[in-house]
Amino acid sequence: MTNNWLIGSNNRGKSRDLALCLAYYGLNAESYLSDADPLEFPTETTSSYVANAVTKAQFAAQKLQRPVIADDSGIELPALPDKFGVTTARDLGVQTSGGDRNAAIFTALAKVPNEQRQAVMRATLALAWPDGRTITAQATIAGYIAQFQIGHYSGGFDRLFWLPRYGRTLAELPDQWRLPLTHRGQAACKLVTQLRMMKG
Ligand SMILES: O=c1[nH]c(=O)c2ncn([C@@H]3O[C@H](COP(=O)(O)OP(=O)(O)OP(=O)(O)O)[C@@H](O)[C@H]3O)c2[nH]1
Repeated sequence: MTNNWLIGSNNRGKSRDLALCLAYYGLNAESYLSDADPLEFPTETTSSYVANAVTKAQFAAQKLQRPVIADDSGIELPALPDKFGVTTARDLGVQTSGGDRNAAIFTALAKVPNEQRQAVMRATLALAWPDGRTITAQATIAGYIAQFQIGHYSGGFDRLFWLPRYGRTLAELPDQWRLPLTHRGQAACKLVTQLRMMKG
């Protein structure tokens, strides 16, 4: 496939992870920041991952005049239905760094019984072309919030996101296991499949 896909995100950790996920399915993409000044993306909605991802992708595709893939993602905790989800970044504080974001999740769950520590991570990807055409893909991964952070293969929420089937956190799984399992990896698979179907 062509090499001209750009990732439209100001979050470097997310951009790295998304590039790995897309590469796993054969699509080479790089952060738009490797060749452009940071963009100020439009303010996100509080209700729709799809609308947020589409807005970011279309905005960047227009500005950069290149096809752009954007991601809106979040963590959903059924025990705390009014927190996180589509407003994860804002609930955690955009300026909060990775380790502190994870600490904030532990704090939020401090009074929740162990058997209610279920969690879902959701990723929505949008690929927009400069002429306005756009496709989207969404996927989730279900697991539990661990009692402590562990694992070094990846960072962020992966270090606290525990998968009962594997008895490990996502960050304890090497990329060849982790990428096809994660919300972002599965969404990347769906997006690349759609793209291949469009190209015949
Ligand atoms: O370690 C993580 N693994 C994940 O899978 C994940 N999904 C969501 N998050 C958190 O939620 C915000 C998303 O917000 P978000 O999608 O609006 O992106 P963002 O604002 O960071 O960057 P941009 O892409 O909009 O420029 C991020 O900042 C993170 O704090 C994640 N953290």
